[in-house]
Amino acid sequence: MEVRTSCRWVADHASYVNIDAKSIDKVAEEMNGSMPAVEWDFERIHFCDGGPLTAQYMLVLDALNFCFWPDEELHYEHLARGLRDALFADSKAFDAERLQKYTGPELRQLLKWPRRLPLEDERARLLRELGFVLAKHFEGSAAKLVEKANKSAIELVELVAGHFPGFRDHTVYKGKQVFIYKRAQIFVADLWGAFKGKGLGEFNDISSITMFADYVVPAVLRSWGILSYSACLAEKVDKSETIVPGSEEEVEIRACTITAVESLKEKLSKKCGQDVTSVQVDWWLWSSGIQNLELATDSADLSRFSKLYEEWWQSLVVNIGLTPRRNTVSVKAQTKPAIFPTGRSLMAYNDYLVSSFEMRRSTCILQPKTGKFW
Ligand SMILES: Nc1nc2c(c(CN[C@H]3C=C[C@H](O)[C@@H]3O)cn2[C@@H]2O[C@H](COP(=O)(O)O)[C@@H](O)[C@H]2O)c(=O)[nH]1
Repeated sequence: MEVRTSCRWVADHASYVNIDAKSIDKVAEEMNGSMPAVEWDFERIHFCDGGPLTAQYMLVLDALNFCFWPDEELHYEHLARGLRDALFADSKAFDAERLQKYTGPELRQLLKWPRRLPLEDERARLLRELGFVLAKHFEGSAAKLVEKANKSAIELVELVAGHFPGFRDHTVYKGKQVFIYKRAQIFVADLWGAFKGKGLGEFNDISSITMFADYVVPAVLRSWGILSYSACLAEKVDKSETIVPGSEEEVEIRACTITAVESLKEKLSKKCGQDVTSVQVDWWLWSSGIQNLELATDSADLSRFSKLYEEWWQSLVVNIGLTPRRNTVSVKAQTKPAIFPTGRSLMAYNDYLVSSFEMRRSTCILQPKTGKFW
């Protein structure tokens, strides 16, 4: 696909970002032939009724799935949950006619966010565009759009990028067109996850899409030594300075992340003895990133890492009243977490392996070791 090849080209010509093949080998080696299979919606925050409204929700969600900063309290989960609750309250909230009318303040109100959203007016504009195009070409229905792709992930990415300018995530780098398509691809993966690969989520070529070039996964890869930045770029990132959209630095970070995940996926497939998809690797990296970013970015400082980890672990143990969810069990006894030098962590609890945890809320999700891991 064009995303994979054009990003490879950027990685080969990059000036600010480097991919370290040895670190990729090391991470694949440490996974020891198994890798946590992160479940879609592991946080239980999405709307999912198994029907066309879920496709409508996903398209709205992914139209807005970007830039949750500089508001330090706003995260992806607020968007996913806010839109879900809005649908619970009014199942017609995402009808194409309604989408065409949203203003920034109305979107904020819909999400029950107490202050202005980042890029609020642009977000509302994207919603209106979504409603207009859906009404004009797809009888107002995201499900109809999905059906037009004939169970092809690539076809759906192309349909989405072709019809909705707001999803057209491509740019020009050193005179060459580069395709990233983060949100168009995430939409496909979300459908695949929500419908468990069936019905509106059935795609015969799901392995064709790449990871979704956001700002969480590169931070994880950098903390593991897979990505490294030139001194000037490293300084900007470390000082949280804005990297200009479309700049060589930004394109290199995104394209090198995609290319590095492709290499990691290939290594993991060999080690695991079966095909690993970029979506699986993405969900694994992204979930470790959002749950562990503070640790991950500081993983060079192992002692600080261990201390933070220990504090988190203690708070988890103290906080035994975990909300019971599917695949979630209370922690009654503890097993010390294994800390890998790369900053990743896996913990075992009897026959369960902690596949994901949420530092902010001191909760964790435990999945049976058998069947869910490979
Ligand atoms: N690579 C990648 N990036 C992803 C997601 C998702 C959510 N996907 C859902 C689907 C399956 C899972 O169960 C997830 O719940 C969001 N993002 C990006 O992260 C950033 C948000 O960060 P913070 O500001 O800390 O909330 C922002 O750029 C957002 O666009 C993903 O899956 N992969």
